[in-house]
Amino acid sequence: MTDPVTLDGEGRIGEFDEKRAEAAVRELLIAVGEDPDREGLAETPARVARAYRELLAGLRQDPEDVLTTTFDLGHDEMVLVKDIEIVSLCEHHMLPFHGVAHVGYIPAESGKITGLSKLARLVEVFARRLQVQERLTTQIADSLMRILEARGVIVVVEAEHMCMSVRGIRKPGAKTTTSAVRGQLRDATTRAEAMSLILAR
Ligand SMILES: Nc1nc2c(ncn2[C@@H]2O[C@H](COP(=O)(O)OP(=O)(O)OP(=O)(O)O)[C@@H](O)[C@H]2O)c(=O)[nH]1
Ligand SMILES: [Zn+2]
Repeated sequence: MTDPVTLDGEGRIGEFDEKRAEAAVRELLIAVGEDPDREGLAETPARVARAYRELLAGLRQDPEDVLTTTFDLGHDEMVLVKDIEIVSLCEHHMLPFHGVAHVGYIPAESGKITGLSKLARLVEVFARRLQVQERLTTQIADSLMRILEARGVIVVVEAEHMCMSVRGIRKPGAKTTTSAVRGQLRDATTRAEAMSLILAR
């Protein structure tokens, strides 16, 4: 079976069709037994469509465009940004999962360093897509390695999945931790140092 969605190498798709999204939400309201024409729901399809446009904005963003600002600071040791808040949508239920990402990298030999906010922007590019937590974690790590030519990367994501807390197994508070470690950060000592910085409160 062919994939009906055209994905590029970074898992992006084409334009957001707001009218189609609105029509689909209207259908869903009918399907759940609601009256989409009652006063309170009249604007709901348009609101929901806008909400999804925002929540899935990363589908139309390129990580290369985020990591364009680079400086040569001659700093060749780890840079770590902790507690970057994330909200993403799980691709199984289209319900949010939310938590924090910690992103660290060892810059390239050339000293290619990016702005700190750009690490958070990069996280956003991948979080604002339909995701599973493992792929979100991997994509952040792999794009840092590739685009910054980093010598090492560590990404740890801790999140609570609404599909586990408000429905199904209903275990609010259960947290999932995923990590991706690349390059020199795979070395046991460097990795342990990074993990202790990440876990320090
Ligand atoms: N590995 C992984 N699993 C996820 C993620 N988000 C949601 N899931 C899981 O995806 C699975 C989908 O399982 P299914 O059995 O197909 O769906 P379901 O009947 O709704 O499953 P339950 O949630 O157990 O009720 C569930 O176990 C979810 O907890 C994620 O980011 N990573
Ligand atoms: Zn889910």
